[in-house]
Amino acid sequence: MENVEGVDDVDDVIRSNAPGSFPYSVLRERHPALIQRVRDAFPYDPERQRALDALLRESTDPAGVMEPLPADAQDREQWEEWGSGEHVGGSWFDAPFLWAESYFYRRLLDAVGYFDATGPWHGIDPFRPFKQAELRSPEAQAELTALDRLAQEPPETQARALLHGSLWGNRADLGFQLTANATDTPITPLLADDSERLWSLLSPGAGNTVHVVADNAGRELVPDLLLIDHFLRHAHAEQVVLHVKPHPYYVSDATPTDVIDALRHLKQAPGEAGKAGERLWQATSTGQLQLLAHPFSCAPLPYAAMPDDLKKSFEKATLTILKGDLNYRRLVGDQLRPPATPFPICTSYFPTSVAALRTLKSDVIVGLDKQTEDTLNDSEPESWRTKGTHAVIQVRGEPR
Ligand SMILES: O=P(O)(O)OC[C@H]1O[C@](O)(CO)[C@@H](O)[C@@H]1O
Repeated sequence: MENVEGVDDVDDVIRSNAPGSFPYSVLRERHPALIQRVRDAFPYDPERQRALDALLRESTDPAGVMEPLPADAQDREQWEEWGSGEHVGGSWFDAPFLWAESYFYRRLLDAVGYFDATGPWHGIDPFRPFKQAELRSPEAQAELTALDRLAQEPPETQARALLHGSLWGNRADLGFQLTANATDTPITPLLADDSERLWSLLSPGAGNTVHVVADNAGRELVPDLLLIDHFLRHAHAEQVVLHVKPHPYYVSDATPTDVIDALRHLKQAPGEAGKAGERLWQATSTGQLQLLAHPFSCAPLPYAAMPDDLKKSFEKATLTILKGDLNYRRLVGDQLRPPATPFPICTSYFPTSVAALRTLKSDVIVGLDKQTEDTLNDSEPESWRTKGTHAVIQVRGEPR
């Protein structure tokens, strides 16, 4: 794995091999719970059931080894480039956590026949029922209704509320909810807040292009789209490129289908939500809002290893906004660094100004001041990094 220049000379990459650690619990507890939920949601045939049993055994046994993708898998070569030669055949728990977790999702799609072009389950998103339920939940409806009140407020208040809506929408992550009731936990003051810098990079009327690297569908994607609508409406951006996953991933990650579902859902809503939906639909059809589903979005690697074509695409952006925990891990590197390591140093390789909107749901964190870190270590020593009650808005970049 490529290191971020000047920051990490030691191998501090996070792995899952320490019982009791967060990544260990993801492999041992969250993944089996997820397999069970997927099984309960679809009447998979015996072959699929057997494949799920085999994946469950293989990936939860600390002595189990990662089996390869099928010889005819269309992306086998791609995974070889991403490091399968190094990790497949080895322990799930000793591999880098990011690699093992990403490979788990790829293998899960295989087990349910998602890529089997001649099978009945081809292209059926195993997570779709959960994403759909999220989109139609009473909480999601209430968030849409709140837009009618928000529309009465001055644009600055709207901007702040929509930015925070997009940030905290990240708690609506179905993988996270497998072991924590994310929606019941209180929201706390931000641990780092560069939001003024973020707005300073998006001066109205400056012809900005904003890339938004989406995270979850449903209750996170809707507020992301509302923030994008605000950018376009108030000329903070002339164009927005929304990066989504080319196939289902990390349970609830947004795919193009999920974006269309969310747009349709918004468009059909009454009041301000419906108006935003119409504008976004129109923006998509004129190309002002573009979707990009690059294969690297599902890579088990940090963004420091992004391919040239993706880098070129980002280079056109005034600002890239990355949503959520997984994107954060990939942006700053899935490594245990001192939390006071400056965010701009960890992201210096990124080709544009960059912002992370992230609730903390895994061990990685940078860019905190020492006092904040000490306070958290004293007050919530076990959980502040992973329980999703803390969040950051971190930005690197100077206005042009
Ligand atoms: O949806 P998000 O915010 O990217 O969160 C995904 C996070 O959930 C986990 O998969 C654990 O369930 C983390 O390992 C991962 O970083």
